[in-house]
Amino acid sequence: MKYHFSRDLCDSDRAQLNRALDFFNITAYFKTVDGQEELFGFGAQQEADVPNKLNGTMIFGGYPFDQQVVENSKLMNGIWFVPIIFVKITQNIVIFESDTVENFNEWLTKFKTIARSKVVSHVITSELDWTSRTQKLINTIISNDKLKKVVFGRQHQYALSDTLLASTLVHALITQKNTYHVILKYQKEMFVSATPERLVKVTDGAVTTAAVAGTIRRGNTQTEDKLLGDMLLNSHKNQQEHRYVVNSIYQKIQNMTTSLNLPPQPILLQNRQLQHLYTPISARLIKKYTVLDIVNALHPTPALGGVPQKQALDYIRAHERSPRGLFAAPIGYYTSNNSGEFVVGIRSMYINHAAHTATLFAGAGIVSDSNATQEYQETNLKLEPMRQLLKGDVNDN
Ligand SMILES: C=C(O[C@H]1C=CC=C(C(=O)O)[C@@H]1O)C(=O)O
Repeated sequence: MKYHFSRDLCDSDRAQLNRALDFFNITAYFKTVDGQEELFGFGAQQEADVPNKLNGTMIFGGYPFDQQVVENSKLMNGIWFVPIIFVKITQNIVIFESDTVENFNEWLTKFKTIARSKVVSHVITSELDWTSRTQKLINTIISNDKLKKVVFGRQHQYALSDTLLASTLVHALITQKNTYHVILKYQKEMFVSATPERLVKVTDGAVTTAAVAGTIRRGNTQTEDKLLGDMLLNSHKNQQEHRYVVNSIYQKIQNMTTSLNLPPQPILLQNRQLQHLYTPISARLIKKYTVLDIVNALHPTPALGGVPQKQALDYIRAHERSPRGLFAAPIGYYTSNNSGEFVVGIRSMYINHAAHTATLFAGAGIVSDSNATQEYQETNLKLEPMRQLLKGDVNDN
């Protein structure tokens, strides 16, 4: 971009940058799981429904989960844009780039006021029959010798009393530790995620991805937490669910990479409500491939779709109540020098301010020895991060 500027981060910068997210029609916010990088995209100098129509040094966006169309939505069917202003915070430095805005400090002063939206919500639809439909799925997997795993999703919709500001949500996301914080906003639509799951990161040819699948709740005490973690590590059902993901990632990227490194056993990945089985995977990208080639090859992993992929996706399309849109889909950014990072949009919600609704999403990996009631409870916990955001729960614990 034409104008570059960087300086030490000031105390007020974050609040002002968050507030600037409210003022543009198209924005993106992406905070890495370790909190080391925060990226902001403000306004679109180019936008498209697919990334290959765009040309820019920095591109934000998301693909939809599959070809199913979400009615009355632009955002949920995939949106990509080259920002007018790109800002990155890393190691207490703020970096600014733009083709049209010359003076960062002057620009930032426009976003002085702190506004907090307090929005009241109540449930309008929830899938009360999800457990019985999941039992049917378990029976199908048992009796079908092809279908092994399906990640079965549910949607839970709230009516909103008012507009939820992106700045309020970014602030509230602070409570969701050890997760990425992602917001994509398009006009009156917003997609928000506190996902623990990176799909892929590429920097200087180094590829890092991970299998995240197999879940148990956090304990109320340290002892209980450790006990639950050990139960998860020793659970045959969860190990099986996890192994499908590891094997699939391996198969999907082995021809696009070299030096593929895959630990033999998963470890635990813990966030506020849940612990998961987690296998970090690294490799070197073969030069002719791009970040998006890897994204397209990996998506959907069996942590979001299932095994075998085609049969699982057919099942999801036929039996989930509504199309997923950006739920469980790749969202992130990439640059013209073939770096980038994509996460999967889980622990997420879709806000439609034209309809005054927020739709929360959760899914669970169903295999032959799943228990439908336990999976329902697991999805309740997976809805919890976004429920807390809706409640305006910003207590740091
Ligand atoms: C589909 C979701 O989680 C996936 C990612 C991690 C663990 C999962 C599981 O244990 O079922 C799911 O595969 C969700 O959170 O909505």
